Amino acid sequence: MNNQELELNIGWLYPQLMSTYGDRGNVILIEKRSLWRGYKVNIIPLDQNATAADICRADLIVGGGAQDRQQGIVMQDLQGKKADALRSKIENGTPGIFTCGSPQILGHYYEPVIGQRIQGLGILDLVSVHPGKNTQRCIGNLVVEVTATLLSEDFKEMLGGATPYLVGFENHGGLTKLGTTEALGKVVYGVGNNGKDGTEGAFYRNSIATYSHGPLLSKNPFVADWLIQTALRLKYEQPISLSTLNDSLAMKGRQVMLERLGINLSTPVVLDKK
Ligand SMILES: NC(=O)CC[C@H](N)C(=O)O
Repeated sequence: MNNQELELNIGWLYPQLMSTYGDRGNVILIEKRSLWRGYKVNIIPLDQNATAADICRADLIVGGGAQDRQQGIVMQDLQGKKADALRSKIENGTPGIFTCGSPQILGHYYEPVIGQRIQGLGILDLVSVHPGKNTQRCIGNLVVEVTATLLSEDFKEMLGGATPYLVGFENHGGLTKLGTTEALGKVVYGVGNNGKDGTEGAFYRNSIATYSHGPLLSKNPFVADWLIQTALRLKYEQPISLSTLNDSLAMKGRQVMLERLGINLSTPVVLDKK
């Protein structure tokens, strides 16, 4: 198949309600990197007007950060057939990138700073709790070494054998505790899931969950390519490989951030979250 025949449907969870932290950039990154290679791209808003059938059409799912109140509104809508459709997509390996508020709603529950516990979808075995209004939000740069088995192998290969670090920016009040779901990685700089156990994010089937905004994919374009490639391989059942793009600017951006943070990558700096 030539590239012009390939089509990628990006399902974007609640673009209006879950775009507080600039994660729409992840959608733009995936769209552009696909278009530059000649693929056709459709962006499907998976909002309150969407049906379960719309969710089923998605080859790749993006979910951004949100505020507590919006997460409650989303969860009122994401019920029944829509919840089932999203669950089966994720379980069947549709790749996804879910940031901050999105993983909180994919877990068992999120306890916001004010108001009642928001019941999640329970797809990821994790719980998130806001420790109260007198606690400091976790805001700052976040550097993570990817340790999730399959991902770290794939990323290493994409990075020519280098250790796979993700460079991003966190901004959350809630803290997350993982159950059986594998962590995305270990914190090299920042708070991550909870500032205690050194874990950050989660990886389940082909879904990446993270506290990292940025948007994440701008400083880590290989993650965007992994998502696109995984989506196309699954859809077309062919060993599709993506052509290389010039990412020198993004890679320079990563380097600048690491230097600015004075990160010696052999010494993790987990910021303790009390
Ligand atoms: N950045 C976010 O998505 C924030 C999520 C959540 N409302 C929290 O503060 O923990």
